[in-house]
Amino acid sequence: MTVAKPQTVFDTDDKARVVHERVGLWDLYIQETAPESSWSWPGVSTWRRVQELWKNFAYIRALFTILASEPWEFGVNVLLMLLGNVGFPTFSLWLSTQLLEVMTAAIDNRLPEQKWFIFLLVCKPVMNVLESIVRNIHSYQDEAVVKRLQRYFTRRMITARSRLDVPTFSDATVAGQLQAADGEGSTQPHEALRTTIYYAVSGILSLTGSLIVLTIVVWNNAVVFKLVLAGFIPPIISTLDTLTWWNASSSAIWAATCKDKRYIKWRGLNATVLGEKHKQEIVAGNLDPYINHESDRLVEELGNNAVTDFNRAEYREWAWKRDRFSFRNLYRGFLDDLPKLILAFLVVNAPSEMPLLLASYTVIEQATNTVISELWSMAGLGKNLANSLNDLKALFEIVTVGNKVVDGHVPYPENAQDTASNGIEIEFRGVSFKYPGTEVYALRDVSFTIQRGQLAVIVGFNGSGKSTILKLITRIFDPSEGQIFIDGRDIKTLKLFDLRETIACLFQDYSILPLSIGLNIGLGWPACAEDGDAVKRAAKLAEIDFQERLGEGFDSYLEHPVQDHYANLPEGTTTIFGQKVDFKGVRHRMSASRNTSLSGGQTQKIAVARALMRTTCGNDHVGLMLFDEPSAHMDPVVLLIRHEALFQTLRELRGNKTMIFSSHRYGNLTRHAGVIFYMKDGRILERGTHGELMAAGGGYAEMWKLQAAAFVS
Ligand SMILES: Nc1ncnc2c1ncn2[C@@H]1O[C@H](COP(=O)(O)OP(=O)(O)OP(=O)(O)O)[C@@H](O)[C@H]1O
Repeated sequence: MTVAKPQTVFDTDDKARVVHERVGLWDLYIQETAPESSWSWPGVSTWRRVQELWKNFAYIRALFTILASEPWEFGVNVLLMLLGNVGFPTFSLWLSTQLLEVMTAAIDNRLPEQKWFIFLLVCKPVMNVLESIVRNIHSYQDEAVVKRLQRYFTRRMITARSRLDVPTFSDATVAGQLQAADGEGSTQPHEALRTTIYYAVSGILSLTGSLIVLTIVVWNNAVVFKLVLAGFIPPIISTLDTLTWWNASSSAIWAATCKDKRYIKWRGLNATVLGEKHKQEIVAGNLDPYINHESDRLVEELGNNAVTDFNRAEYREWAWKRDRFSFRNLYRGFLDDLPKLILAFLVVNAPSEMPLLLASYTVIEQATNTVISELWSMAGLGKNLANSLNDLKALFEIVTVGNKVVDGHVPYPENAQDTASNGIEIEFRGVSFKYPGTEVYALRDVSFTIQRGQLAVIVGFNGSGKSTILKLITRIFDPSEGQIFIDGRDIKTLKLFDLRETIACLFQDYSILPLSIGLNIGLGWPACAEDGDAVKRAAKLAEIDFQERLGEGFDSYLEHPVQDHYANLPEGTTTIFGQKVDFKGVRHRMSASRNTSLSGGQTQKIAVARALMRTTCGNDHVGLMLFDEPSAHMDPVVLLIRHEALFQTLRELRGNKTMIFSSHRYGNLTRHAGVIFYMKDGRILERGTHGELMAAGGGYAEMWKLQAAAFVS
């Protein structure tokens, strides 16, 4: 018996449910979540969608609760919108009907009332002017509402992003959800939804208004009635037709992949030249000719496919185009001309009515145009509403996405003072680990115990798994197999925040945050982040001596999150806002870099200072110090000196706390170690003290001798 796959699984190999299409270089897989017949009665699919929207109504309500938290601003906003979009246009249409009546009277040789006629002649243009004034005020006032929403949701996205752990953040599904919550390009989902709802409300009202006005016009005139009907048939047919398929694309699950090596390479070249990040490599490595030559070749080969990144926006565009070119659209052109044909028919059949018919036609055209555009935009709105509501849902739900590293519930430690004074015990029991998305074990069946207060040093080749051990202790990731115990308790049961508060850690792949240098250090212990003296102390311990040379000392930024912009500066300008601008001639919309440059070693000192900040300010909490040797960017001799100095500082600071040092060096550090683990290919091959391992004469002893010999020579 075969077991049916759950509906929630999206399996690109499931040919029964998933359609595969080739779009340029991309493989697109689509699965309709609610498969619909190719044709359904007008409105049926719309009704289904309305039901679905109703289920998600909570998100719309949440959005409007936020809007209504400033009742005055919101009230005025809605009022102006209704006046501009509904009030004035409907009134203007009514004035047109009154003009029509005046004309009908004139045709019948009845004299129109003079004052009324003059009033109509003046009022019509005045209304148009007023309408545009109100619309302008609305667009100005609307900006404040837009910004308020934006403020709220930007803040929410910070929460959403900051709370996600590493494996969850890099998960493709969560990345997609974040992308949806961010919105494509310029329009964020909350804004898209708000405007869609505004359009829908004003659409319904102005449609009702136009219909009422038209009913008044046709009430007493059968010929005009036929004309009105003729004017309405095309938009109604088109709209009903649209309503039968508009939701097809929005209800699909889809995925697109591109395996074309040329395209991937071309995108890689694009990313390489984007921003400053790789500029040094490009310049120093003379990569410019290669990049340009390869780009030319690839663009030539790829043609327009070179610019098709099949993201969510592209998918929407593609789905829209697919629908647009359906055969149903073909007869719409014919429908557009139908009213004129019927007018001709009516005139030929009743020539005496011709003046009235012609006059009515103008008014009816004005009314039907409103109705057509409202119906059309409402048909489209359904689709927009569905799309932006889905995105808004993603935006609201992103803060509830479950992290892959699940929080524990047991407070830790029981006795903070004891932990800070005597350290933490760590035990790995049969731990194996594969990084998400990889099939190779970074750690295999690793077991060890590090006693409280012990200094453990992990040595081994590149890629042997040293850093991975530290990442598992901090629960950046959880083991794929096996268990880790902290002071005898399963690490997964401990509260994550508590656990991490007891650990001072310097990762090898640290990063400098786009914040001031001082804050980068201070955030080692967030409670003291703004404490200038504490920051200076940590900086001094990390031998930072370059702050005076930076423009703004510890307030300088390595990667300034806000760049200055300028345009049309006169030729010869060399600095602006205190920053150098390097250009000749007039440039537009440029950005002056406010970044500060530091050497690799200097940058590392900031990361070291951050870790030391945690050890100094958080001394009463920290029981474990993890140091992943920051070796990159330094020449070996400087590294050795720095390494010894850092080690000395750490030994002084640590007191009796447990310390784990991951290193490539075999020297003073390993000589002092309580236990050394010698690793290769994700396994611990040897363990013991320096004396024991030297006596054993294995891999460790060999490497130690090699390094000693290299250093002496
Ligand atoms: N984020 C990651 N995703 C996938 N694989 C990873 C990731 N980080 C490390 N690896 C792989 O896991 C293995 C162990 O890496 P790890 O960084 O623990 O080694 P290491 O001993 O610290 O190396 P080094 O001495 O170069 O710092 C390596 O094969 C590495 O390629």
